[in-house]
Amino acid sequence: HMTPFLHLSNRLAERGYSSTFLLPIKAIQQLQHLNLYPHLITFHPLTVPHVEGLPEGTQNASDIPIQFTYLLAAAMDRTRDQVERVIRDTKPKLIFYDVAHWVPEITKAFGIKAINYSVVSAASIAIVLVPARNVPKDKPITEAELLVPPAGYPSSTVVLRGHEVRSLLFISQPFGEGITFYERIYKAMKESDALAIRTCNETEGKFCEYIGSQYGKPVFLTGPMLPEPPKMPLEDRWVKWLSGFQPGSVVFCAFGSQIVLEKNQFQELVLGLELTGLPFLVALKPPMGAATVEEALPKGFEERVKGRGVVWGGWVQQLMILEHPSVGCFVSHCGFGSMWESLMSDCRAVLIPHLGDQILNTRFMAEELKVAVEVVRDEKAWFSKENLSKSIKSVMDKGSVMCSMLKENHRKWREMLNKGLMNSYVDKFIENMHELVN
Ligand SMILES: O=c1ccn([C@@H]2O[C@H](COP(=O)(O)OP(=O)(O)O[C@H]3OC[C@@H](O)[C@H](O)[C@H]3O)[C@@H](O)[C@H]2O)c(=O)[nH]1
Repeated sequence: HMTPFLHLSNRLAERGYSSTFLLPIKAIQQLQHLNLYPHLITFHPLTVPHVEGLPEGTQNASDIPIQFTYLLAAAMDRTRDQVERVIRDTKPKLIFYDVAHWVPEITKAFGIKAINYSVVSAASIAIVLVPARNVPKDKPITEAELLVPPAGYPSSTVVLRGHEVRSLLFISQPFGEGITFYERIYKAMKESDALAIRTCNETEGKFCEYIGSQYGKPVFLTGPMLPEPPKMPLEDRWVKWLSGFQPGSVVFCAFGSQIVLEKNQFQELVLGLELTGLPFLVALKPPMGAATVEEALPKGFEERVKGRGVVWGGWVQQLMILEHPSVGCFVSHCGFGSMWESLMSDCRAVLIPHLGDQILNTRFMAEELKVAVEVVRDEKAWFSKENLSKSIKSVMDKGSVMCSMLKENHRKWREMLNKGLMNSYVDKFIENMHELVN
């Protein structure tokens, strides 16, 4: 989530605005290279207090399994004094925040405006985190309740079905000390002076309107806040490896910064890629219980795919890989960042979402924009190698109706969401900020 905030700072700095970024030290080290205007964007380190149960030394969500994030939220809340001190010393005109629901309490005292900036899709906020959802304080939300979208929700296709709602049950569980996830976000949005969302009217206009009317707040859109094209070249090892294949023939698979698969699902995934017969590059964290990806691979797999398939357990330069001429298909979890990167790339998209917002992003791509294929899962949320392979083949078979349809729709959207449109979002956003401050 920090990366799009930094992209926004870069866009504002491009137009002469300065900002101070409050982050744990480790995140500063990780993000430093994305700061394109160091004379205007200052990183200010925050010390992450220790919270019982949180692994020693944790600073970022990517340091820990997702089930520990509620403890990291508690640690973040305990940085409130540090944050208040910086606000008092720097007296900014505006503050952007997301889940730190207490920020408006500080800014109100100083007469500063606070903008709640959501970096996930508008649809995923609209379906669960609006007042009409009406999550009771005293009892956990049920699957049956989650299956019904809140009154007035503006889509019948961008919804969760059957077992998928389980991935949202966490909203009525504690997320920090004495506060549930729903209460946290509700308060963060309700107490803000304005809501900002990292999206476009062209794609999610109806969801943004709905959110604005639900909270009775102005909604400013920043556009997707895509990163500037990276200055560093793609690592040599991938340039060499990818150039050994025909244009558009390689399948690339990555699941973002948080997803760790169960070992058997990890094996099914790589077997599905093997089954396609196509060259493939997988960049995933080692699955649960494994220290490396190599030790978790199915028996004989490495020998069988030698020369055409690589499974890599580390970080790769996703954007640049998607741009490589040999890459033709992106198998993704459809995190909001990856969703946009896939939309702006030339690759066919095959989606295997894991978390609630990723499922909604997937529905949006597959059923509203019709630019992607979703891999079928069964009632137990298991996806088979056969289904994965079938989905990949359906988008990679140049003669198929599916492939032509997706390609054509994808081309239309990519052309519409051009650089000029993105810049106009930033200009309009700055106008909105001025109106709010004055
Ligand atoms: O190996 C990799 C993996 C990922 N990446 C980059 O890391 C970013 C991942 O961001 P995503 O939003 O797609 O996915 P994450 O899973 O990390 O995000 C998280 O926040 C956004 C939510 O929509 C997701 O549900 C949540 O998991 C992308 O910009 C991608 O290009 C790499 O550069 N290399």
